[in-house]
Amino acid sequence: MQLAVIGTGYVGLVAGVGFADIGNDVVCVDVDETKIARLKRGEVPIYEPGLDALIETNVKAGRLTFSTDIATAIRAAEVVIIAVGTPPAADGSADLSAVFSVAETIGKNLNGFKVVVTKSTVPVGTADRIEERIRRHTTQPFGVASNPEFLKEGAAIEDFMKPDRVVIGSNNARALEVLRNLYTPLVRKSEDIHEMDARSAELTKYAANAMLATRISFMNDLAVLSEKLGADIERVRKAVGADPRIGPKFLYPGAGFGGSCFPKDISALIQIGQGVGHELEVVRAVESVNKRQKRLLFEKLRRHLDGALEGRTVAVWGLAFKPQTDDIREAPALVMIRELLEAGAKVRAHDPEAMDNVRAVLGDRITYCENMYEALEGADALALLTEWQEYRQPDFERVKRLLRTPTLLDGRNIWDPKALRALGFWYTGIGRP
Ligand SMILES: NC(=O)c1ccc[n+]([C@@H]2O[C@H](COP(=O)([O-])OP(=O)(O)OC[C@H]3O[C@@H](n4cnc5c(N)ncnc54)[C@H](O)[C@@H]3O)[C@@H](O)[C@H]2O)c1
Ligand SMILES: O=c1ccn([C@@H]2O[C@H](COP(=O)(O)OP(=O)(O)O[C@H]3O[C@H](CO)[C@@H](O)[C@H](O)[C@H]3O)[C@@H](O)[C@H]2O)c(=O)[nH]1
Repeated sequence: MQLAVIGTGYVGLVAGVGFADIGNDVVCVDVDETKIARLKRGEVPIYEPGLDALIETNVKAGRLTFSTDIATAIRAAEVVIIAVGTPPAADGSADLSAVFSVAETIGKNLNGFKVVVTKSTVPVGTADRIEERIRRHTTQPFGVASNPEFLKEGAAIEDFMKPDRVVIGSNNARALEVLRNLYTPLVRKSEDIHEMDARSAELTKYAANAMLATRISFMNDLAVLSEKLGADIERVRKAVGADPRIGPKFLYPGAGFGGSCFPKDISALIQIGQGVGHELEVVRAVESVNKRQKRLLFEKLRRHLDGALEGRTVAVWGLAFKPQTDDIREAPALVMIRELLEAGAKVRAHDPEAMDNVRAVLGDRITYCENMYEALEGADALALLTEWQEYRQPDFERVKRLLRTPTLLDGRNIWDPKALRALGFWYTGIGRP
């Protein structure tokens, strides 16, 4: 099939190369000329494991190209996939200006039946509004569909190429058929493709993210309780997750959830509810617990130092919102670092992939260390915010020698409290005695 993917970010690039890899002809389009120029030179603008090799293979095979010419890409395509950003507006709702601008361009360039698919995360009812925008400019036939994306950053290719389920929502039978054909090579069985109306598909995306975020905030709330009661949340987590009705995934307490999706989609869902006069009370609590959780490590450190943070130095390991990505959107580390700077502390930071992105936001307000141990030199404490593999088993004797005071804040519960205390560290994690 001939596809145009509009928006070449985390989702558009992964979807574009994924569809190319199963034999489609794909043009990935973006308004960002620098990004497209880099992709044309063979550079990959984001860090996502396996993405560069897959792009190279498909470009070489002639199935994947990059362009800034949206109109030409639309005219050549049978299926146009909208994968532009839908960032939060000031009131927390999703900003749909990029989606609608693409819809208008599609309307102006329709030259025969096409399926217009929204992969971006958009509020319920957006498919109807896209249809209306396209119709303003054309009498040509087209079908609009919602096809939310469920990939996780860091595992994006695996998630896209082997999805647990695919959701396609449309009121147009021809559009549903085209999308069923497009996705059939990627699913194990036909029931993995869930066909529905567009509104249900749009809501499914928010429901899935809100459910996952609810599990995390619930566990983070219980972690605070656990610590006050002298219980160990890690034991509770494992035992609770052993119930097959609950399952073990997304129960890990930590320094709060970040990323470009959960925080933004939760506030958008609250707005969607309010728009129709329904207060989503559970989702509100998920959001407020997460805001509190992102400040938890900072508060613990402040208490430990009796409020004396001025002039102290804190080492931070992990800046990305999760391992295996360079994405720092809504990262808990940024919340902690900003609190530390405001309190007059200095920060020495390390991350295997995300330091350039942090430098673009914080400039020289913190010290960036190419080596994880270098970050510890002369620091009063080490805070771990992202559980990159290389932080799991550091040389703690060396850590102790380098730190001015042996203080550890484990924001992902990856270290052994008993062993570290035996080594002479002051250790605190999330919800552990
Ligand atoms: N990142 C994820 O893990 C993920 C997963 C599932 C769904 N989503 C959703 O997918 C959408 C895209 O997310 P992302 O993380 O890929 O965003 P991103 O910011 O990485 O990429 C969006 C791209 O769209 C481009 N763009 C903006 N306006 C455009 C226009 N008018 N025409 C062409 N290109 C334009 C931008 O230049 C950018 O390259 C969002 O709605 C997001 O909520 C993201
Ligand atoms: O048990 C857990 C699991 C995750 N997290 C945190 O939650 C955030 C999000 O993690 P994850 O879901 O793995 O990454 P994303 O790439 O943001 O993926 C989510 O958001 C995407 C965009 O909507 C969806 O497509 C995915 O299905 C959904 O998992 C990160 O800060 C994690 O550290 C926890 O604190 N505890």
